Amino acid sequence: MKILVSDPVSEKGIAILRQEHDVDVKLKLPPEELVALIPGYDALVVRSETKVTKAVIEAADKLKVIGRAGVGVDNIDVDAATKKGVIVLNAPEGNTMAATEHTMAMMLSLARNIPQAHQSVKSGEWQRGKFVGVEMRGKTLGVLGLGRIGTGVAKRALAMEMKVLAYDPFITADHARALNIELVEFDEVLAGADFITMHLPLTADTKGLFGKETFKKVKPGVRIVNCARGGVIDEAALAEAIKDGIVAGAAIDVFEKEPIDPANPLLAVDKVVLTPHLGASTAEAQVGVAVDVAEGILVALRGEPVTTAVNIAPVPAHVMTVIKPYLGVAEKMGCLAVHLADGRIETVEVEYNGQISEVDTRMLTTAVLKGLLGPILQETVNYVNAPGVAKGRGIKAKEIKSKETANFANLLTVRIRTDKGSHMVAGTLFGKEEARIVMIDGYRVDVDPSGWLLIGPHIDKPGIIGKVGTILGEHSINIAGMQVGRTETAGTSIMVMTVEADLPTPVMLKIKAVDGILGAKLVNFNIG
Ligand SMILES: NC(=O)C1=CN([C@@H]2O[C@H](COP(=O)(O)OP(=O)(O)OC[C@H]3O[C@@H](n4cnc5c(N)ncnc54)[C@H](O)[C@@H]3O)[C@@H](O)[C@H]2O)C=CC1
Ligand SMILES: O=C(O)C(=O)COP(=O)(O)O
Repeated sequence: MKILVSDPVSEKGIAILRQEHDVDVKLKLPPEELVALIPGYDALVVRSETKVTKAVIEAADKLKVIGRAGVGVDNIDVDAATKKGVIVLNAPEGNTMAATEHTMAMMLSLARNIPQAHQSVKSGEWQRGKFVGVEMRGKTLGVLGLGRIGTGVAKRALAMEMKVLAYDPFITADHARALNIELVEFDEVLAGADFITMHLPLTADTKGLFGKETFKKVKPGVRIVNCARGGVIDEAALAEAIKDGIVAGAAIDVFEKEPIDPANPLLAVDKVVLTPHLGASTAEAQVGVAVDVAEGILVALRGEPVTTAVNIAPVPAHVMTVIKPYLGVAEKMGCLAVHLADGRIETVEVEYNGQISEVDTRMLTTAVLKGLLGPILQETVNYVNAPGVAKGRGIKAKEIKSKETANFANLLTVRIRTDKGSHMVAGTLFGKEEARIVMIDGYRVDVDPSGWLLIGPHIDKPGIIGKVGTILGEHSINIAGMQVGRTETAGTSIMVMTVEADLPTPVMLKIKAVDGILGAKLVNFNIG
């Protein structure tokens, strides 16, 4: 497969990609050139410079995965990627320390006017009185966003004998308490902090979080550090607040427009320390993110579940160990169920029995939906977009869970309701990985879901199976396996035949016309 790398990424990561695929490195591509090139690629690797817009994603007919060698994915239209079934994954941990240390460097530079003093000495001056700074010890640091980097910064601030307040509505008070940090409301950070540092993603909620009105609530003389994303602070409002003396200074690594706009108002104020988005720029971080993203891309291109995908519900490693063996059978059950359906599917219910019911099974339910929607839609349906595609088609998916199980250690049952009736399929694993369908529409069976399966419910009387066999023989179609399933109540049975080729429509029509056959379905399990 072909991979395009469009931002500077460490050779160590590229070498990993080259072990399995062809890699082209093309940097600084104009937007229209990226749109023109992308149809030829299966994967795209970026940092923050390439803008992966809707236009790029819509043109990307073969694209399966976008890998971000870093954290922030605000330069990628993740919604467009999700709709198209393109996995977006990042490398969330490789540059945490780099960004944490850069934040500390920026904070100290700001407190002690280091860049300005450096420039002054370089220009031949010796002005000791002009650059008197402030101490960090004893000051209050407000951390906005107590994630990986925010936590790293908070720990270092505590070591410098600062008091730390943090605002992050998505973490628990326990997490903060364990760190000796007080979790407070946004306005309390504003009112109490001598230094404020941002460590939030740029989202619809955080865009412009720090605007004109916010500066009215800060402690006068506050110093502001932003090594997260430019859009979180309104740059004009910040420049104004510095000029008005409300803010004593700011250290900024990230900007609304990058490379920085020459008209950026921050360039016109003195009390600022600016770096060109250097937070992740250490030798160690660049190797770390490149290796992590390359490994993620290889997993994605193999069609295996990715743990660092940002547009699939994250699955912790211990849960993945339990559910991964069942992903294949779940998908095949979805595929079988949709072939049984006659009408418009309204609901899909997946029941989990046994120990598997004790873990988060959403990814398995997604696998069922993927198997169910794949055969009926033109568009790519995968782990990324299957829940959204189902919802968009008005299909309600639901899970039922019970630890109780009769005959199998773990049993999955898919029930679908259409506007014309209901169908069910139950499946499990024999041993560690042998997929088995053990029930179809109430008939007990023991079927390996692979290849082509001919399913024929019929009246339980002699001669019917023989007639179907004869039709297949007449068309030189080999039967690789066959069994008859029965229900508790006699009267009807189901024949399930594994055939070695696709059955043309005339053959299917002949089979359906056999006296006593109650409908015949052909399921193709050769799903990608
Ligand atoms: N300057 C640079 O080169 C780098 C910048 N970054 C940026 O730093 C930021 C933080 O990165 P990480 O700590 O790795 O991410 P993270 O995901 O570990 O932490 C982000 C935190 O922000 C919190 N958050 C989200 N929305 C919020 C809201 N509306 N209000 C308050 N808190 C909110 C989350 O709960 C989470 O705890 C990201 O924007 C990332 O892009 C990351 C690496 C390098
Ligand atoms: O990882 C992040 O979010 C960063 O901001 C780093 O950006 P970069 O990879 O250096 O362009």
